[in-house]
Amino acid sequence: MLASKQICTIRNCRLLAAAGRTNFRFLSTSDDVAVEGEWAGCKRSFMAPLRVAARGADILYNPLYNKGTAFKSGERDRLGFRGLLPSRAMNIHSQKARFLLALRAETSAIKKNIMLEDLHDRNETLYHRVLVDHIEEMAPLIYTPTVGQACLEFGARFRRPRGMYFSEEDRGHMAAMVYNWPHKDVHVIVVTDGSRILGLGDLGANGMGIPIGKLSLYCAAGGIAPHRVLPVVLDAGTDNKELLNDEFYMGTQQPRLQGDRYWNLVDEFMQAVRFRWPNVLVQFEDFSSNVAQTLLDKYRDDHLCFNDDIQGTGATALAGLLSALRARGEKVTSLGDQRIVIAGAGSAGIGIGQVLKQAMMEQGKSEKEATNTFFICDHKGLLGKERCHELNPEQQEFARDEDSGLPLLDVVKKYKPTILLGVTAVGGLFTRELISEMSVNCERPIIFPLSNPTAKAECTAEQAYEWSHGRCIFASGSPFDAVEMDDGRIFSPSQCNNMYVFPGLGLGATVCGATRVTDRMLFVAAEALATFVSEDDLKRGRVFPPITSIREVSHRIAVAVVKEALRENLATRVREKDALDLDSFVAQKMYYPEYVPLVEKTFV
Ligand SMILES: NC(=O)C1=CN([C@@H]2O[C@H](COP(=O)(O)OP(=O)(O)OC[C@H]3O[C@@H](n4cnc5c(N)ncnc54)[C@H](O)[C@@H]3O)[C@@H](O)[C@H]2O)C=CC1
Ligand SMILES: CC(=O)C(=O)O
Ligand SMILES: [Mg+2]
Repeated sequence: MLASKQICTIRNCRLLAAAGRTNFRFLSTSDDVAVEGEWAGCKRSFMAPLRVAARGADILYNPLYNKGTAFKSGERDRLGFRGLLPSRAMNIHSQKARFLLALRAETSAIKKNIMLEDLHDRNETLYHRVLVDHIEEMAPLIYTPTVGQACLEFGARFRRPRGMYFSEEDRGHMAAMVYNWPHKDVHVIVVTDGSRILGLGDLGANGMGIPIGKLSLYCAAGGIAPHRVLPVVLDAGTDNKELLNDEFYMGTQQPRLQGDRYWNLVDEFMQAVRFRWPNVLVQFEDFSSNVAQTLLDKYRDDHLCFNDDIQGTGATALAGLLSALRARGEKVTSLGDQRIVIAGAGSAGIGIGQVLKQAMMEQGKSEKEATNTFFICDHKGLLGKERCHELNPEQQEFARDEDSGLPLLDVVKKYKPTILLGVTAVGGLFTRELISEMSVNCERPIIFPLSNPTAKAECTAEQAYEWSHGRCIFASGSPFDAVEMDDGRIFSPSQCNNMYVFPGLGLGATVCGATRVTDRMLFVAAEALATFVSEDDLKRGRVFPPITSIREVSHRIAVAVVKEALRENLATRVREKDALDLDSFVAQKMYYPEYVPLVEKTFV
């Protein structure tokens, strides 16, 4: 680790900046202002240009190339748009300051989201720079909770298209359609069918906001370059009556496809993207639980893909629980000795159960012992053997011998859990009585209401701390502000959201050319995330690292994933010399939003 504000070389700066570190200064400063502790403010003597197949005004209207007022004089001449911009050239710092001033003057979160999306559409470099430098402030605006509202209003405020839509009308054309996407080297696709957007239900094609938000985090938090990501909606119709009757709804206005018609749509899409981009990582997102597991099982063995709600959420919850055990002064290997109640038996609840169970078995528990730790409830109460006829195979694995259908509160009273997780999308489900009961039975109950967006959280941070008399260890799916107790104690709640895992997982899997995403990759990702939590974080009641360190977290997760891919012989793009220093290998591949000189392609 470098000492504070150490002066270092271009190479080291690039590595450190890519990993999100800021405690260094660039070696040479020339004519630009060198901002201490900040790489991108430093002008380098050499900067590789970007060759662009565009010229003149076309560059200004291409958000990947556009630098707005930051184009320098020579570049304006070289690329043929002198006179199309005001005279004075600014730099990315002044542009960012101007944008932040306007953004912070706005009070409505959804309007801020619109301002950010407008910037995204105009100038991707500046947009991602704003996210990287101010991730704590921006994540809630481009991701949960505001992205929920953005999806609800997606149709009403549609301005410019972003991403691709595939519907039944496109059957037979998809392999050709993918060539309409203007970027040839796509590394990550986030795809949804809009059937379960956060805890908001079926939003059909309006769910596009989710892949867009997730992919913004891939770029800003995971260091994937913006031209390498593709948001997708599989428009299979919608069963949302309001949308079916909404004259302005832009998706296919028919009930959701079922059976073969649905699976044929999915299959043609998967074949099409694999045809053009054989190595692309496909992240399945917000598919309703009746299809999510089948979808994953269908493709996971022969394509690089994962389901974020099942696997990403499971790994994130595992990391949070390992840290929570540390906060309690218990060994992380005591996971299998806990009694865990999961409220919600959909893809998130069962996904968490599966990942935790695997972790317990890694720690030495038998499958039976690990399974016995869980009490999973759905809206009809405890999953039990008597209900097996109505449970899917993954839920059946967690069905208990007794007390089938026992209500959640009675489960807590009877089995005295030490951990309570909420993934029901039922806001307020964790009542005062439930949380008090948790606190009677356990000195430091772990309470994670994970449903999104904020209104769907099973309880608020304030409620959890108040009702447990400040004894609970808390983390939530959407962010909550710090809570000050009557006795003056201040708790800063953590966010337990799969955003801590998917950017690093995707980065690791794509840079090493992994052929599959395995369960062990998820496990090592969770371990890497958990080890990032410092003693200081734990003292403040935090079980996840601060969101400001997300790039470093992603870097560390990616390194762990690459190591695991190598161990499992699944990495196809790591040379022997790269394997000697995986930290640098990954860091060098991480995109960092800064302006680079543009050169017209035909001249090179
Ligand atoms: N924090 C995070 O990173 C993540 C959070 N989530 C959130 O988890 C929630 C659930 O997602 P899915 O599992 O896909 O949804 P889902 O709709 O498939 O599952 C919801 C489950 O909750 C159960 N449920 C409903 N009412 C209940 C009640 N009163 N008591 C007990 N159980 C009840 C349902 O029976 C069902 O099993 C969503 O709000 C989503 O935003 C999902 C993925 C990641
Ligand atoms: C965070 C997330 O993936 C969800 O709420 O669905
Ligand atoms: Mg999701």
